[in-house]
Amino acid sequence: MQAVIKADKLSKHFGHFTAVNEISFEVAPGEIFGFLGANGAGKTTAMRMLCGLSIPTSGTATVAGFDVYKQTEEIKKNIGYMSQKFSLYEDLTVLENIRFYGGIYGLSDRDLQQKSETLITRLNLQNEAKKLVGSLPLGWKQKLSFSVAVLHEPKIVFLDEPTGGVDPVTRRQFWDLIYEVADRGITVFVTTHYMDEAEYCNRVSIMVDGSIEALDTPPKLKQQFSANSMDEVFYELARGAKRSE
Ligand SMILES: Nc1ncnc2c1ncn2[C@@H]1O[C@H](COP(=O)(O)OP(=O)(O)OP(=O)(O)O)[C@@H](O)[C@H]1O
Repeated sequence: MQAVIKADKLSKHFGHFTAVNEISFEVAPGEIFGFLGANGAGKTTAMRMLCGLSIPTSGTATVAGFDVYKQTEEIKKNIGYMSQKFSLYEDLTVLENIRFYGGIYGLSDRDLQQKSETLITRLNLQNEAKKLVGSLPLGWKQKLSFSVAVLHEPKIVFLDEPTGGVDPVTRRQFWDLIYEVADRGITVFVTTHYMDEAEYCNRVSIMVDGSIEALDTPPKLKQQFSANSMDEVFYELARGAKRSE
């Protein structure tokens, strides 16, 4: 099957500093691809290049078939992106945020009406629909932010540490949403610091100081590193990192 993300020796330099160093990988349609690395490993920088938000220094990459140098507008139309800083408007209500983003994505009024209802029911936000997003707990904001990022049924959704700062139950609920969109054929590219979440991914890559040091399914990685858990695999690789504090 044709890969939806292809990167070949993709690099990003900031002055003399190499934030991302010749990373190469492919992601298949519908795959949940975990992108791991310690703080400062280069995950966000790599993700921003793949989302068409930052031009690479060298190497090649295509996302949904579009070139990350020349076709950034097409890439943006075909992906969803949930950044560490939410893109939701805190001073708009839940419903207003959904309508606002649906409008940006060019959904018809009918489509938007139907999608807003489905989404609010799915997230159990019936009583919060008319409340300001700023008043919601973090876990709900995360789920809403994710749901909004896939409102236009993109080919790929990029999630940058989507579950930071919430409890394990809330994170598990978030992952139920991830599985639902993956079942619809949307490819999920997700960074996380939580190793239980790494176990939920189909494949996982681990970045150390700008380079991808391992990439495989969680069972195969555990086998490769003679480890009992992804925690151990990660520790084995990341303990040598110079950048993480
Ligand atoms: N615009 C920039 N100018 C200079 N250095 C940068 C810039 N953006 C990122 N860096 C550096 O590149 C390295 C990789 O940063 P990046 O944010 O991609 O890491 P990360 O793996 O996403 O980390 P975190 O988990 O903390 O978000 C860091 O050392 C960071 O300081």
